[in-house]
Amino acid sequence: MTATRVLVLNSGSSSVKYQLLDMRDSGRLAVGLVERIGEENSRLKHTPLTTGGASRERTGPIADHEAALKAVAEELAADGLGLDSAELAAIGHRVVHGGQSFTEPTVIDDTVLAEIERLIPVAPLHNPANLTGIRTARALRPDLPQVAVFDTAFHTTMPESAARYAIDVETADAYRIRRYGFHGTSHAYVSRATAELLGKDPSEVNVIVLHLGNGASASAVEGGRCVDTSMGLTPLEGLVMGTRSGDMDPAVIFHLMRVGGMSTDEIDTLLNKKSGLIGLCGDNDMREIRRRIDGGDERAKLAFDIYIHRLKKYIGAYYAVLGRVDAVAFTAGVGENAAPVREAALAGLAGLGLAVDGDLNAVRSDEPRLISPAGARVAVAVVPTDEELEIATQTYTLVGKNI
Ligand SMILES: Nc1ncnc2c1ncn2[C@@H]1O[C@H](COP(=O)(O)OP(=O)(O)O)[C@@H](O)[C@H]1O
Ligand SMILES: CC(=O)OP(=O)(O)O
Ligand SMILES: [Mg+2]
Repeated sequence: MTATRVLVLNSGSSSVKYQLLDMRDSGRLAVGLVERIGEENSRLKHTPLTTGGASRERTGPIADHEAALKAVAEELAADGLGLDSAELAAIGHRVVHGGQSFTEPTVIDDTVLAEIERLIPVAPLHNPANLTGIRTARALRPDLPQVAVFDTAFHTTMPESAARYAIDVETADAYRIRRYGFHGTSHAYVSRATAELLGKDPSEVNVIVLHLGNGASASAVEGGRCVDTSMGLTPLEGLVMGTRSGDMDPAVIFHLMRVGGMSTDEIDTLLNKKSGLIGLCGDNDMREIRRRIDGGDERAKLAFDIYIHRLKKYIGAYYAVLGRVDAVAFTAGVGENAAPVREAALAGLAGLGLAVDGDLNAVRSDEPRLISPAGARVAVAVVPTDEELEIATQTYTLVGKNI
């Protein structure tokens, strides 16, 4: 029997998303999510798709990513889809920071693990979770190829003019300080899917991709290659996010140290976990923020306006970077679901050929779709991302090559 299945693990700072796929037709056999890992009210939601079975939920504390993964393995086994299956060809892992070492999907060995570990200081919220996922999966199936697919890989085509910070070159090189960019698997998938939606080859189109999830980033994709993206050395730079500040004057940090007496760790926590939408208004979920705005809440309105202002600046910047834009694509939790965000981000940009049709924008769907008015100069699209499918495809292709 040929092994044709791939398990994909997308380990976030406090969650694990997973999918088991059969790569003969890229069909999903099971999907699931563990959230609020490390809290009292953790939740695992598992949906087997082979049996048409209903979703199952577990609630109660799940202490860490290792416990989460073991629970996932149990759920899969209960459907006869366990990790011991001979049909499993590989496990694909999302790894957020690959530095400059990894530009392609990579079969994981001890050297690769050590490099992912070395990069923890530049992805403190993500790489530790990714590592635990890999180590736990390896312990469960030591014989199976495990593949890392890096968020940074798609951005390695950025020219030096976009990738370098304007700081002393020797210092930057000594500490490998440069702009790496993240969410690359999503930017790659969505830019390609947008070209497909337009009936064109990716090499023919320039796309601005707006990945707006809890973490958020924009990218400028020219003929299928990334030429700029909003995240930098770490996933802190760029857009306003759920809990991260995005861009600000770096001197804010010196000021907080000198005048506020704050420590490096306190400032790190402030900017990564207590800023962005949650810092501005106390909520990081766009649904709740919209509810509050509808109820007349001024703080929520200001948080929304700051979020949109930053987003609009990046759209303008990447329009200039690309020179010609064929499409703007919205994706991830906020981009796929929040019509008011899409409308506000493009409001007033008719002069750039950018507009949103109110009726089309209001449609809810899991399919890629256009929301620009007929005949618009630039297509505006909503394109659901599928990082898991992209990781599975890259994993299976790589493992197939190595057999
Ligand atoms: N119906 C919706 N309307 C507005 N925002 C939504 C909706 N559904 C999800 N979101 C937003 O999407 C975010 C999560 O996006 P997601 O891409 O899943 O993020 P991540 O992968 O970073 O966990 C939530 O925090 C919430 O703000
Ligand atoms: C890199 C990053 O910000 O990822 P996420 O959106 O999953 O937090
Ligand atoms: Mg995400």
